[in-house]
Amino acid sequence: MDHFEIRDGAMFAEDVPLATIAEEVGTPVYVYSRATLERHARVFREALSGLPRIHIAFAIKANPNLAVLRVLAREGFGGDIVSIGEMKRALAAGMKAADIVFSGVGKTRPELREALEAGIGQFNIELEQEGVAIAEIAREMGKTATAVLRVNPDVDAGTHAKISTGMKENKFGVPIDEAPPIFARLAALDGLAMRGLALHIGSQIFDLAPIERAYAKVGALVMQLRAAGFEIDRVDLGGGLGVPYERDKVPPSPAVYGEMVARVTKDWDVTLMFEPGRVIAGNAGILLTRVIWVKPGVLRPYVIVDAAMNDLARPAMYDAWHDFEAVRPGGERMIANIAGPVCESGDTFAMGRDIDTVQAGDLAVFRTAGAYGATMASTYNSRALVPEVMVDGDKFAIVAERVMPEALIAAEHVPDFLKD
Ligand SMILES: Cc1ncc(COP(=O)(O)O)c(C=O)c1O
Ligand SMILES: N[C@@H](CCCC[NH3+])C(=O)O
Repeated sequence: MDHFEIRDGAMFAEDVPLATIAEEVGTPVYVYSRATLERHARVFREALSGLPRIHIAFAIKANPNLAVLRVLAREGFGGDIVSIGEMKRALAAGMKAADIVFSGVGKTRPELREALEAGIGQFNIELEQEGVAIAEIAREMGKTATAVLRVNPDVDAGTHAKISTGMKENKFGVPIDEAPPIFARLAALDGLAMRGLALHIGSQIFDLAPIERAYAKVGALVMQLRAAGFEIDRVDLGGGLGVPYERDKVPPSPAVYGEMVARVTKDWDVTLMFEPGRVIAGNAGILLTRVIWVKPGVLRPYVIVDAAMNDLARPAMYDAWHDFEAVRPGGERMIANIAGPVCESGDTFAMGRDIDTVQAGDLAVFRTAGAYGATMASTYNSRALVPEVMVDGDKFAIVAERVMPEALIAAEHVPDFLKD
């Protein structure tokens, strides 16, 4: 459920008409619902309430907007970061350093140092050399880094190849079979406190069976490491739960996921950590756009909207589906292609889609755009960077400004040797 609904013939975000936002902020613009974010955070936490000890770290890559992170910090969420930029955002939004976990396969030494300086709670080590580097830097700083080893369980998550992360050919984690000796070598290093394991097998997952298989493999490894004398007090189970981009394709609910986790982990006796991204933010946002033209096409018309692949990259990158709906639906339907203004044939949101009939000038939305939307935006074709708005009841605020071409040009320089 979200808070983007038709009332008296036109779509609202909570109690704000989308037409008002379009008028005041312009289009394209992302619109987030605070109430939806809070609801998702609470539903997720509630789904895990049967577990003895948990920590939830929002996957900041899904939506790093400061206002979004602030909402989640107030809900008690920490953050899962993959860069120092994300760490700065998490801290700026009020997340505690101790509640931050640092994932990612290419953390640089300066980044590791900065994260240690900030006192982040946990490093998720993705390869042995990284663990050695963390230990070295921590020793130089007179600190001990708390860490877990990310394992690659070699399980096919059954999702899009580009967002699958837990198969042996993927770049993430150490192969699970090689984990025990690597863990032992890292645990022997001064400066590093090896406390457990982590995994994350992919994103937009609809089938819990592969997740369960992967968790079971990690559970066996927990027991094996304990038997070898290591103290294991936490396992980071990652994120990955899918969201319904298409109304009739419904993923497992957080509650069903929570039941599975409780069943698989009942004997682990650890703090369980979670890194949800999409399931929290996806349906808390829409991309509001205006139809520029309805262009007659050879087979069917092209609805050309003012949002493009640079604003919402998912359809171009993964052939992803985002529902498209008129803000003021008239009841008529049309079959059309939907495309943006960017000069690439790939700047197409949908082909041959059954949609509300729209005309030039009409407002429309792409739904389920709150995760991996604005954060993946670019300024390709020298388009402005798309702005973001958050709605709270009958109020709304611009939470990220539209970055105009003038500002982008001002950040570039023509060197002296070209000035004559
Ligand atoms: C390590 C890690 N944790 C968490 C996530 C969040 O995933 P999702 O948005 O699917 O919940 C990702 C992205 O897939 C990730 O790479
Ligand atoms: N960007 C991807 C998800 C990547 C997940 C990151 N590990 C998407 O939009 O679906």
